[in-house]
Amino acid sequence: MIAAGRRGDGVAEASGGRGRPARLATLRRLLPYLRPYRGRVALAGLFLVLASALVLGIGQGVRQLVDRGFAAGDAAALDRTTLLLLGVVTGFALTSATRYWLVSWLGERVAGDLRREVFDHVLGLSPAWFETARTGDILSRLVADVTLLQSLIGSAVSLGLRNLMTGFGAFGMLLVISPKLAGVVALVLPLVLGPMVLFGRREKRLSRAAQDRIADLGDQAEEVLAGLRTVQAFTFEPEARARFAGRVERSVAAAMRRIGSRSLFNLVVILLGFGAVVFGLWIGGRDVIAGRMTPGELSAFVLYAVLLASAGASLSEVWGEVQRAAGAAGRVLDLLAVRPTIAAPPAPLLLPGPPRGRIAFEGVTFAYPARPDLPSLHDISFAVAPGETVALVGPSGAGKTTVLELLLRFYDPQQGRITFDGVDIARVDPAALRARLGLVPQDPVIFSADAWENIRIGRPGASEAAVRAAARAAAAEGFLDALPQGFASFLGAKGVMLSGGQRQRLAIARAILRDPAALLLDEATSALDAESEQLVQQALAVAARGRTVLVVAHRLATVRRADRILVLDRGRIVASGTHAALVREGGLYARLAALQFGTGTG
Ligand SMILES: Nc1ncnc2c1ncn2[C@@H]1O[C@H](COP(=O)(O)OP(=O)(O)OP(=O)(O)O)[C@@H](O)[C@H]1O
Repeated sequence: MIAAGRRGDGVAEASGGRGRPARLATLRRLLPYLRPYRGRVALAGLFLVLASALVLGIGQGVRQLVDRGFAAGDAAALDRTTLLLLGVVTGFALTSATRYWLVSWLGERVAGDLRREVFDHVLGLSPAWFETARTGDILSRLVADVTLLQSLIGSAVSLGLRNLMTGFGAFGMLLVISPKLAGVVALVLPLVLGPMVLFGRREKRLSRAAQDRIADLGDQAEEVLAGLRTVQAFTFEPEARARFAGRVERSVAAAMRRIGSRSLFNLVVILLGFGAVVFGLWIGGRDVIAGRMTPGELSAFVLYAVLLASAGASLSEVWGEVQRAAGAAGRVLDLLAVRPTIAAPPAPLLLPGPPRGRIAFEGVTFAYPARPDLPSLHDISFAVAPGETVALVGPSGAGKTTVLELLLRFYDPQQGRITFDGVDIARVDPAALRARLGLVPQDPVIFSADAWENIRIGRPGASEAAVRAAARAAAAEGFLDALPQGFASFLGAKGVMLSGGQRQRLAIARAILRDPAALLLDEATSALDAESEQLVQQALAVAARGRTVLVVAHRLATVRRADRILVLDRGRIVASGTHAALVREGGLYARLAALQFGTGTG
């Protein structure tokens, strides 16, 4: 368990290292994701080569067109070479478009596969891991990092390869046309590209800073909007506005820095880029005048030089993208490498059938991974017979919820063992164990779906009649039917449309639909009005029929109905018995009962 926490930490650390230069070798770990699409990868490679060859062919076409057509004044030759050039251009367009389609397809496909795999994987990780992992971090890996990988596979790699090919090809062509001019280009090119690359990096850094500021803005706004009622209730608006305004100014300032740099970048690019072309034309023009070169060769030359320069520029850009993608790949793959600590053993035992709902804790000691030196449960032992209702009672923080969490096997105890229907739960598949348990949590989660779907979480695929019967048993049918579209009403994000008591009854309906051998109830601490309270109690009484119930009790009605009460204090069982007996005994329970239930007499 504790190791699980550390493992989680390791991943969180890895995500903290965003600025660290990523190891490119990480990208190799992505290859398995391309393997299923080998055929398309090969096809994309083929079209990549074809497109590069054809773009180089355009230069040759231009050369023919100028020399045979224009310069020679031969109209027929002009027609012919124009047609030829058109053919080459069409071929280039077709192959480029096909290549684009193929690689983008690969990018999307692989990104989709990765997203699904990451999500599937994360759902299987144990709660201990989530204690140290931040949800925002997981989401950013799922969305932002995978998007980087998508653009790597879907564009950067092919852009890089294409530019490498056209770059080398163009330089080869330059050498063929005029070794002297090619030499000049080789000298001038770094002078042009160097400053462009430097500026580009600076620009990227500034633009990332500006985006971070915008993200800050979003975070700030989201927090304030989510807590709008609190903000308004405390008339905190002026303060919230001022804080937001401060962030806005910072984001504008960051954007201004980027704009300044971008303007300078444009100046440099245009000046150096076009300047170099003019320079090349001037030198080449002198060669043409001196008869050392044909006008067509000069045209082709300029075209190849521009191709070479743009290949160089985009290679530097692609390089940055590849590095960022390597970082993203590391973060995504690290997440996939986290092994769930709560998993089915290699040879899981089967729970005996039919389900009985017998529960036993045997000498269980447990500390949460976040606080390994402070056990929440000390040497707890108790047994619950099939059909029995046992209430857990104790002061806040006594460890009542923890008992339920261990039984659900969200965590494994450090000492002792827990059995269900006589089998150690650490030796069965957690899914098989949980299939026999129905949980009604303290603060039930309502998903943004309609009532049908929300209750069917208890048993996916259950018929409408079964859902309705469960709702009826949980005293939820009435209020659900009274909603505008009845059971088909959308319950709103997190169930904001329902009252606390209604949410609980819906959660009870879910548990009833599941028809588990044992029901685990974590009673809400918040007070319900008398009518809700009575309806919830009635629903619980129905739900408890014929099953084992382990209930964290906060209400008098619940403890009275329980066959037995276990009194927990600071992680230990300090007393057990019926409500009447425990009250008679005096001690912690009598005090608690007096305080909590407003009764000291039973
Ligand atoms: N995830 C966690 N990490 C570390 N400590 C935890 C965690 N969850 C609970 N604890 C601690 O374990 C102890 C028992 O908590 P538990 O939630 O079981 O108490 P409880 O009896 O259910 O309390 P309440 O009635 O207030 O819900 C408390 O001291 C609590 O602070």
